[in-house]
Amino acid sequence: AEDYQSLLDNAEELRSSEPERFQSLVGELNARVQEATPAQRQQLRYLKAYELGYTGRFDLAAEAAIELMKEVDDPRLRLRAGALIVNSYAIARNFPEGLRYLDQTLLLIDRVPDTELRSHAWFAAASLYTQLGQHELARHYAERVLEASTVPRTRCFAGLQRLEAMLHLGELAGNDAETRALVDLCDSQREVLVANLGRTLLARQWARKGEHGAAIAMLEPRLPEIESTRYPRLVGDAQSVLAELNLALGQHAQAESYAQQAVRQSHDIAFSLPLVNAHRVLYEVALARGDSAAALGHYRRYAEADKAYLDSIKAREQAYLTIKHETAQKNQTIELLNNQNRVLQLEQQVSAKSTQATQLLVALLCVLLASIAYWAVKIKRMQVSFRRLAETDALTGISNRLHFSRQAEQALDYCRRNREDAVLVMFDLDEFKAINDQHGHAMGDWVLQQVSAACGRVGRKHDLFGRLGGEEFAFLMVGADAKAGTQLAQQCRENITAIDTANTGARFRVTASFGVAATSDASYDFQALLARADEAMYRSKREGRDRVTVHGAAMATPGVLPA
Ligand SMILES: Nc1nc2c(ncn2[C@@H]2O[C@H](COP(=O)(O)OP(=O)(O)OP(=O)(O)O)[C@@H](O)[C@H]2O)c(=O)[nH]1
Repeated sequence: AEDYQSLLDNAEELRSSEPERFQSLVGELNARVQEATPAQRQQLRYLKAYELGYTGRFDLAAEAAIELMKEVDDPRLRLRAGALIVNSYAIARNFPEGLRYLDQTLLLIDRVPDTELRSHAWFAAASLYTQLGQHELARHYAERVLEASTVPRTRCFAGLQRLEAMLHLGELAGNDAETRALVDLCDSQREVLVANLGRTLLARQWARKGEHGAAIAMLEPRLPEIESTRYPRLVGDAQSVLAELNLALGQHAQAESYAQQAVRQSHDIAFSLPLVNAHRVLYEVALARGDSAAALGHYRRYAEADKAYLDSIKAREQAYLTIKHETAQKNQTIELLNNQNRVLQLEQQVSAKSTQATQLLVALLCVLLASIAYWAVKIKRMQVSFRRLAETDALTGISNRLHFSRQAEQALDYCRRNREDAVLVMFDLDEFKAINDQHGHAMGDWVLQQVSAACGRVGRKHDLFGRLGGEEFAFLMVGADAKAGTQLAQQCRENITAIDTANTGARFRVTASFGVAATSDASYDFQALLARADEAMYRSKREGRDRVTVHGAAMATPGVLPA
């Protein structure tokens, strides 16, 4: 048994040149379908659809090819199916569907690199446009096939399409070289139908040149072959051309006979050009015979056929324009919808972007505010710590001279305005130089810290306490008189003498001499108050140290409060 694929190839090869052999091959392939691979089954389906078309069942052929096109992925087989659909609809004159599938089929061309397969689609386009009377387009696609295809059979079909399109466009001139070449080519391919359609074209060209006899001699012997094709268009065309040729030669009987055969042949087709020509020949013959009644009858039928033919051309033109218009409208609607979609998408993008931008702005502002707040706090803290640094004595941590003086001046100002008493207590450590000298400067520093801690505990909450410099300290008490100042001085003095130096490894006594000056005794001027306290303090020194002396009245008398 022959290999399944070679059977398929064989069927492909013979599908139009040997229809009967082709049909029997398809039957055999069908019977052995279990042997087929899925791809081979699809190819068989294509051939079966093709066979339906070949046997005149174009609607069934189109249906089968549409099913195949839906189910198949391979673009090459889809293209062949598409071309078959278009061809079938072209012949069945279902132009809207034909154009619809033509669009789909031409779209596949880019995915099919094989130029022969592409030619299938272009060929189908040329066929459809021929049927639609769009001869410019038909010629265009036929020429694309001729540029692309090297297959003789394909070139035979496309060559006929091109020449027929040119005939309709009035461009088929007297030069018959191309037509003759076409007839030879189609003969060599045993394409009887196309070769003879080419011969009727050739006969027309020769008639135009006045070579009527030669045209008859060329075409007449082919008639049995032509009639054996049973293809009405070819048979009617050949008979009507022979009728016209005989009429031109004055052979009326022959002309009439061919014309009558052509009319019978074209009976089913109300609007064909051969029918129009045949009626015209019958009319001319009757006229020449002087049979005016018959002539009138033939003329009426000629006029009707001619009108029907022209109407059919107009109707085709109208149908084509309507379909094109509808397609354009559909495309416009689709385009409009696409544009609306695009606008909507852009709007969404824009609003998303602006939301993003707003969020970004808010985020930026937050960061900005946060950093401003951070720096404000930091700067404030730095200011505070700088001020504290500027105001405090580094060794003891209490107010330094400058800060103490400023605060004391403000406090005294307040007291002056409110007629309140204030008292300044000043003290200086005794023999401090000796402590430094005997125990070292570090021990001196330790003593200063101990003294400041011992006296810091003494004052009231609002009393000012500061280190004036060296081993000299001072208090300012607001709302207090000399007596309160003296009590504070005594308390401070006792705390100093209580400082225990045993832990330092050295044993020595720390004492201080105090001077007290009250505003009741002097003015509210800080410097003056300071000078008087200083004076009293030196008196404490002179009188033996480690004691408190009040300036003023007490100083005139023995104003010394002994320790
Ligand atoms: N360790 C230490 N010594 C200081 C500091 N400031 C001043 N002194 C010392 O304190 C000493 C003060 O000595 P003097 O002014 O002679 O007075 P004094 O020895 O206390 O004698 P009298 O005041 O008369 O009892 C000096 O030797 C200064 O160097 C300080 O911050 N640390």
